[in-house]
Amino acid sequence: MQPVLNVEDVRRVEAALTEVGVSVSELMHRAGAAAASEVARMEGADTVTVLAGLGNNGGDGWVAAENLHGKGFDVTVVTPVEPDDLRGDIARVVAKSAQDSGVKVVVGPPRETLDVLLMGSDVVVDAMLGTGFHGEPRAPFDIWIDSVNASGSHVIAVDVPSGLSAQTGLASGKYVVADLTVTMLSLKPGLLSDRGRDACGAIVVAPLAEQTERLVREADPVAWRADLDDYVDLLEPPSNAVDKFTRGSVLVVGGSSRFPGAPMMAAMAAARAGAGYVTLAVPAQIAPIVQSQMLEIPVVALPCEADGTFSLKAADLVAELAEKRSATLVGPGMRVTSGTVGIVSTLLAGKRPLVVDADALNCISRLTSNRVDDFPELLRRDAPLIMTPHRMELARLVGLQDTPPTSLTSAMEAARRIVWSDGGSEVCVVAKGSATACVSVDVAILPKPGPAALATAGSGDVLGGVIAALLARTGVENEDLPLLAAMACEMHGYAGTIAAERYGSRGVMARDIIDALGLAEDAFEEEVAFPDAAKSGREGRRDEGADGKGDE
Ligand SMILES: NC(=O)C1=CN([C@@H]2O[C@H](COP(=O)(O)OP(=O)(O)OC[C@H]3O[C@@H](n4cnc5c(N)ncnc54)[C@H](O)[C@@H]3O)[C@@H](O)[C@H]2O)[C@@H](O)CC1
Ligand SMILES: Nc1ncnc2c1ncn2[C@@H]1O[C@H](COP(=O)(O)OP(=O)(O)O)[C@@H](O)[C@H]1O
Ligand SMILES: [K+]
Repeated sequence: MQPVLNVEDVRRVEAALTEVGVSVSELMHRAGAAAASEVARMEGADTVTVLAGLGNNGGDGWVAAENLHGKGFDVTVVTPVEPDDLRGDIARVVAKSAQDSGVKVVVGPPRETLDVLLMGSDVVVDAMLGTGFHGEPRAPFDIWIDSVNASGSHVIAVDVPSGLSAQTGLASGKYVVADLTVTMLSLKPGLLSDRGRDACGAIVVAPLAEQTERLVREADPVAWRADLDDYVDLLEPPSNAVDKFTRGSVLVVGGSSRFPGAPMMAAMAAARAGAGYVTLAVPAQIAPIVQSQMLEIPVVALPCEADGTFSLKAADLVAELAEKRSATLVGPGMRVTSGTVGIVSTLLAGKRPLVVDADALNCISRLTSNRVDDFPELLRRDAPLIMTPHRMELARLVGLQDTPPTSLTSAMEAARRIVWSDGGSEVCVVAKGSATACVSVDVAILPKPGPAALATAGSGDVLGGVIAALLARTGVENEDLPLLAAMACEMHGYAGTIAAERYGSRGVMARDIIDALGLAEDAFEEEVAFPDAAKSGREGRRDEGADGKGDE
């Protein structure tokens, strides 16, 4: 797993490095060299333009320029001011050194000149704005960013694409869309989430010093990005000595006359994700139509109200069914009523592994008046509890309805309030979004996100079914819940990619993700088991980002 550090913690690592004798100047030289070596690796590259900003990110760019010039590249640096006029001492020194070495320097060019220069470059190095950037890019960088994005040249961003917040992954103005980002010391959350997924392209981490790995660990990473080999221990050895019950039984509880489809999708997803026996419990009013759609999955009709939602009388029956299953998923399509609130609290009090999704999360919000973190006893149990809120559901759980999380880091903070209030390792919150974090009391794991095709109604119901199936099949220890949830997210994402190949990136419906789950799991397992073969053969498929460029 790769550590992900908040930007302020990266600065602490930088300070710690200076304490062990690696100066900021030395770091800048190594950062520039790291960016230059990525340029030099590009086949056929000859003409390079470096766009240098006014701070240390610009300094990295000047170092890269001098380094590439020394290697024989035709290098031009574009800068808003003469090297002599740079205010930062270290940046000024490296800029003057590059200029003295013979690098061409263009100061404050008009837009047309810049456009021509960038279009004629094989590689553009974006060293305008780094982690010191705030707000919206001001002139001239706003115009330079447009020019970079219009150039059609290969773009390598230094540390972070300019205009993107390395912390939040948000961009309040224009931002560079790079093919590759060489980021210093460690991954930062904004590179992996929201706009960061569009902006970064592939990401290379440049550690810059041998002490970095230790110092980054000591800086308490805010999250860990999962690699394929992290999942090895979760894969079950194939065996024919199984029956449908040993392959894990899942109960799905949900549905209402308004939303009969959601629990059906969750149940089918659980079956496609390898659970041997899936049962679906729905309000009696919709049971006949649900059963007519489900060939393989038995449907249990439970007491319901006239409006087609569960009645409170269903709670004990649900608890009895759940006792006999390896795992239960509650929530899809069930609405929030006194009956459904009763069912959810009864299941929470039970002793079996539980996945809580959709309206069951909203039931918890209702039950706790949007302060689940004030009621840790509600979540405290021995068996696993995985909650799968999207950002709005998460906001309702912790009283942020008016200001829901807008970034991966704020979603992780909200999720941590839940898991830390309980304090036990049996609770895992899967904070869903275009980037998802699987958060427990000990760790936050970031699975590789799937394609934007997953952003379709019902996709979350599918993920709920996959998580329940994996929970039922594997019986993992509580400590491994975030990794298990992350694996489910990766399989869901992989299925989304297969579905997008079949139906087009905008044509995918949740049912298509379900149908692709089985093949996605086989392919995923093969990649985990044989990562090298996967790299050469299938890289294109898994690494496809939202814009068709690799996202790591
Ligand atoms: N953290 C580290 O250990 C290292 C950091 N280095 C580099 O240093 C960078 C951070 O350097 P700095 O702190 O000097 O910051 P930056 O170089 O990212 O940005 C600071 C400059 O940008 C300007 N600026 C900020 N917001 C702006 C806006 N909205 N519009 C226009 N201009 C704006 C500031 O006025 C200042 O001149 C990193 O991104 C990285 O590239 C490397 O040199 C070496 C190692
Ligand atoms: N842009 C995106 N890129 C990748 N995955 C996404 C994106 N948008 C949503 N997802 C994923 O799709 C699923 C949507 O879940 P959810 O919001 O609960 O949908 P629904 O309630 O319609 O079922 C989550 O797993 C989420 O992580
Ligand atoms: K940059």
